[in-house]
Amino acid sequence: MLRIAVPNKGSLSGPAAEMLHEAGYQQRRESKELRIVDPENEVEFFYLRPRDIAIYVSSGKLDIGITGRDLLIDSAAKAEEILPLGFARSTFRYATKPGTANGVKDLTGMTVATSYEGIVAGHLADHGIDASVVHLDGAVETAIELGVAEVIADVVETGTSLRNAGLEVIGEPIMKSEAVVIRRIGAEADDSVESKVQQFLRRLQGVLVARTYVMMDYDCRVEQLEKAVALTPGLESPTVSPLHNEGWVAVRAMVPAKEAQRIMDDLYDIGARAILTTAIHACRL
Ligand SMILES: Nc1ncnc2c1ncn2[C@@H]1O[C@H](COP(=O)(O)OP(=O)(O)OP(=O)(O)O)[C@@H](O)[C@H]1O
Ligand SMILES: O=P(O)(O)OC[C@H]1O[C@H](OP(=O)(O)OP(=O)(O)O)[C@H](O)[C@@H]1O
Ligand SMILES: [Mg+2]
Repeated sequence: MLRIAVPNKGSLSGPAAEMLHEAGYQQRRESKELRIVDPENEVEFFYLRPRDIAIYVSSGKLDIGITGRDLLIDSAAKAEEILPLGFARSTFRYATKPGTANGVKDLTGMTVATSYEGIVAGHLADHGIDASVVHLDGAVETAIELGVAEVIADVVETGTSLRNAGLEVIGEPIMKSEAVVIRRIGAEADDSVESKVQQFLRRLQGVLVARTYVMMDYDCRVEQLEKAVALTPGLESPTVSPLHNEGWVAVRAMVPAKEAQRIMDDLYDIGARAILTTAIHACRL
């Protein structure tokens, strides 16, 4: 039975459960359930605080987990990222009232409020800056107004929270984060666990591909085939089938969903017709 840590609350928990569901795993029915067994897939899910997940995984009690890259780094736990998941994307940044500082070099002697002390202390040390760090559990944007700190370091997605507090980002982002699958560093390769981990990763990769690609079908004249295939090279190579009408072929290839409309226009311009896209629901590459 593969033992997997899943976020129980916060920004990571909904999208993580949705992705696991799309990958064919049973998920809990109500938010108070602490663990569930999915016997068909031989997996047990433990619903834990996102911040604690790297600690459980690094201890070896759980095989893998889903958490944020920022939380993994902040924890300094002996666990490593093995698959980025593309949701809960954010940057981690310093912010101040306008006119306080322009970058990390100006922070000497100041107090920085954050929920991510590990990341901030490491970043200040890397830049040789002697500043104090005060830990707050959340809503750190208010710390400056209330005089607890001159600077904050926090997760920024849209920037709305900063704007609402009258703050602006300073300097370069400290890091970029997103949800990731993590595993203990140096986990010894027990064959049965290893093959289950690989199967789990293939399933999630299948969801990522199904979310980012669409299947495109079209007909084109044989003379235009090379140009058309250059527009839709597919992942391996497109499928080309003869049509009953001589001189025409049908082409099928996966294309990035974001580029689908532009590719359809370009195909139309070189004479392709009956151009269709269909959603991919599941996939193994
Ligand atoms: N607004 C956001 N957009 C994207 N990711 C976010 C956002 N806020 C937090 N995260 C990510 O969520 C993870 C933190 O999860 P955690 O549950 O501790 O905080 P939270 O999502 O802010 O929830 P809570 O409501 O408990 O504060 C981190 O990986 C962080 O980067
Ligand atoms: O740039 P934005 O789109 O505004 O998102 C960033 C905000 O979202 C999170 O806060 P959350 O609402 O989870 O509250 P918290 O500070 O108590 O964690 C994070 O800590 C920032 O405050
Ligand atoms: Mg939060």
